[in-house]
Order: sequence, then C-alpha cells, then structure tokens
Amino acid sequence: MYPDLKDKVVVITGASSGIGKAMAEEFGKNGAKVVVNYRSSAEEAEQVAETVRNNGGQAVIKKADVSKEEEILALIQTAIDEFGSLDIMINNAGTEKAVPTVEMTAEEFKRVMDINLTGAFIGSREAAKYFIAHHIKGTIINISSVHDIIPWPNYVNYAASKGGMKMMMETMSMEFAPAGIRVNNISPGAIMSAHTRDKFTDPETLAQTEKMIPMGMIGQPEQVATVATFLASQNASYITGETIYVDGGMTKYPSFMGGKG
Ligand SMILES: NC(=O)C1=CN([C@@H]2O[C@H](COP(=O)(O)OP(=O)(O)OC[C@H]3O[C@@H](n4cnc5c(N)ncnc54)[C@H](O)[C@@H]3O)[C@@H](O)[C@H]2O)C=CC1
Ligand SMILES: CC(=O)C(C)=O
Repeated sequence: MYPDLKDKVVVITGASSGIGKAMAEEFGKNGAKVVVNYRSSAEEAEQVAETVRNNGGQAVIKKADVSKEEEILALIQTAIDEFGSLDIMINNAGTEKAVPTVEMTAEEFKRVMDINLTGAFIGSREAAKYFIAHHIKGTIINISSVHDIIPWPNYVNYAASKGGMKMMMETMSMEFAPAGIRVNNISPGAIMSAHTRDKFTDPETLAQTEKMIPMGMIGQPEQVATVATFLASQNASYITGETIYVDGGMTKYPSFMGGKG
C-alpha cells in the first residue's frame, strides 16, 4: 500500500471492466477517491464503485464516451465537483477488432484512433491544464499495449494507436516535467479481461499465446493494477517518460527461448 495515495483523486476511463476495474479497486485499497468512468453499463460501474468503497476508498461513477471531447471534459469536471480536485488521470479505455488492412475502412481506422489515442490525448491535455493551473504535481498514466512496439497484423488501427500513444506520452513527459507532472505508460501483454476472455478461454488459442510468453502464462488485471498504483505513488516520484511492460516477457523475443536462433 502507498500511504500518499490516500484521498488522492483519480479518474480512470473504461473502469467498469477488466484492467480499469482492477485499477479502480486497487486505488480503493489505497484510500483514493476514484471516478469510475463507463460507457454503457451503469450497473457494472456501480458494482466497481461499491468495491472501491468496501476497500476503503471513495467512488462515484460517470458515463462518458472518450471519443467525444465534451464528454471527457465533463468526466474531469466530475472529479472536481465531487472530490474537489484531480491528482491522477488514467487513460485506460480502449478497443480493438481484427480487420485485414486492405479491407479496413477509413471509418474503422478512425474509430479506434478516436477512442485509444485521441481520447487519451484529450484526457492528458485536460488533466495537465488542471494540474498546471492549480500547481498540482499530478500524474498521467496511459494503458498502452505491447503493440506499441510489436507490429500486429490485422490490427493496424490498434497498433498505430498504441504506437502513437508511446510517442505522445514521451513528448508530453518532457513538456510537463518542469511543472513536476509525470507522464508514463503501462503496456500490458496478454491479460485476461472482458475483451480477451473469449480467445483465452479457447484452449488452443491459450496454448498458442502462452508459447509467446517466456513466463508461460497470461496475466491478470490485478498484475497491471499494482503497477498503476506504484507509478502514481511517491515511490515512483523520479519516473517520467517511461513505458513499463507488464507482459511476462512477451516483448523479449520469446522465439529465441532455449537458445534457438
Ligand atoms: N487485455 C489485454 O490483453 C490487453 C489490454 N490492453 C489495453 O488495456 C485497456 C483495457 O482493456 P481491457 O481491460 O483488457 O478490456 P475491457 O474490454 O475489459 O476494458 C476496456 C474498457 O474500455 C471501455 N471503452 C471502450 N470504448 C470506450 C469509449 N469510447 N468510451 C469509454 N469507455 C470505453 C469499455 O467499456 C471497457 O470498460 C485497453 O486500452 C486495452 O487496449 C493492452 C494490452 C493487452
Ligand atoms: C489487446 C492487446 O494488446 C493484446 C496484447 O492482446
């Protein structure tokens, strides 16, 4: 646990499921005040908020589609109205769908970029504006993916959004460092969540994926969440502009395992 996270105000996008849910609950254990953003299921978001409260934190839920600028502004305003401030912004909401590049419409490309990259841009920009205006040494964390450095055929929009997120984060980290604002990415590998459950409960796909991971197993959302609380805490006070890969070694060329090559 990180005592300095107590009463810190954190906005987490896409927090009604998966990695976002696990992060909300972990911040709750640290006594934080969490704005649980959701896009469609208020019921799921309220369950997450209840767990945050049971864990010792405070929570409110807020519906917002991160592909809409005005809804992100309203989301951040909720933190200020309900909890009086903003200290930590976590851009987690994301989407993906396999489509071969030659069949992908511009609309399909743009939709993923709007959610995964432009949404994170607006969330980061608005958080930084607030931090600077109120002299808050806040922190921004983006949930990226191993596909910010591993190309992913049939997911050109997703890989482009996460690759873009890496350079966006590094650029912002330099712009905001003089104000004491830290910006970092967490890049998960294969994690069991709502959007991956179908593929990872299929034994054949699971076995194939495990072969791509030196640790030989897929990860759990909680293993990402504990990295987020660390990065947001004062224990990470000198870390900015970094990507932490939470991937069981997936980015370390697993095809060379056992001395092959
Ligand atoms: N599960 C995995 O293996 C990996 C996940 N990630 C990233 O982790 C993040 C979280 O994904 P997971 O927890 O795995 O999946 P998930 O499907 O459980 O969570 C994604 C969340 O984003 C929300 N969302 C989607 N579009 C939205 C929009 N327009 N506005 C607001 N919320 C929206 C969904 O409602 C959902 O709650 C994503 O950015 C994803 O790209 C990255 C690498 C691996
Ligand atoms: C969705 C994603 O980034 C992976 C690694 O599955």
